[in-house]
Amino acid sequence: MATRLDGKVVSKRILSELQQTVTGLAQQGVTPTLAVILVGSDPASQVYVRNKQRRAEEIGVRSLMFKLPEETSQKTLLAKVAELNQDPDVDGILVQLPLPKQLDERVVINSIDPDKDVDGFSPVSVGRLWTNEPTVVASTPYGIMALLDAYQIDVTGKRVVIVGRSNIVGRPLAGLMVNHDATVTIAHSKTRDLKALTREADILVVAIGVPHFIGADAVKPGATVIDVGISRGADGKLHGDVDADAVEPVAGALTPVPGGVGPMTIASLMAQTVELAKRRLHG
Ligand SMILES: Nc1nc(=O)c2c([nH]1)NC[C@@H]1CN(c3ccc(C(=O)N[C@@H](CCC(=O)O)C(=O)O)cc3)C=[N+]21
Repeated sequence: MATRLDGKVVSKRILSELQQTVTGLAQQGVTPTLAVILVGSDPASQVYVRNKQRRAEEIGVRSLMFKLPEETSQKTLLAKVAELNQDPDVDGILVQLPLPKQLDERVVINSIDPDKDVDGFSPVSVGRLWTNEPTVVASTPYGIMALLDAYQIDVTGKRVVIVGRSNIVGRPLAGLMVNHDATVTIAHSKTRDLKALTREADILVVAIGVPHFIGADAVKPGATVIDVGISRGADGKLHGDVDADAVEPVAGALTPVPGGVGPMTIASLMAQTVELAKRRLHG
């Protein structure tokens, strides 16, 4: 049976360490501050935003929430970002994705000051990631690396297959994995003979948003399987991209959904908000 990679437990540990750091910062007059802009009402985003505010409050990070209506114009959104860019009390800015279709995601992300880009989505941050310079990285990939680290799963020299090439998970995770000396393949909807490929993975990461896409026959015995998917089924329950019941007897380790990558994402966002806040003291 696969070891359960418990993101809930590990994220709690990380958050309580962060709480200490935040207390220290507060004594020096700095309250780490995260500004979140949520446009419209994407259901996944709402779960995320709710959990994020709860965690921020627990550890003493100030979270400013800006809910804008579905029909918000590009101009209004850019003005909001510009205002937060200028605000010296704001350390990190996060624009919740996806955005409604009248808004150009690329233009909006590019308008965030790269020094406040807590998601690591700006071209500057992405460039730094791929040249292996210190930078903020997208919180889901960062959280995945932290979870593997907590279970002492070393990626050095391992074959890592990432299914999904999104800007928020697949691509940045590939960069991080390469920086940690893994051998990485990114697979996607056009990949031929996907199953043969995923069966070669020592570490298989699935981030496509298709419930139960990965079955036991797509997994090498003993492999570590990271399930980034999170879809709400007709039954109201959350489902991952991995058929956990089928894969559990085959895999060496597996992240549950919920309670795996999700909580790690939030802890990582907090960690990076705190890192950005530290710059106020140390430049
Ligand atoms: N700019 C931006 N950055 C993101 O990182 C980002 C985003 N936009 N848009 C939406 C997706 C989705 N996402 C989640 C993170 C954590 C949970 C989470 O906390 N999940 C928990 C709880 C789920 C529950 O109980 O409902 C779990 O998996 O255990 C969910 C979803 C981040 N995203």
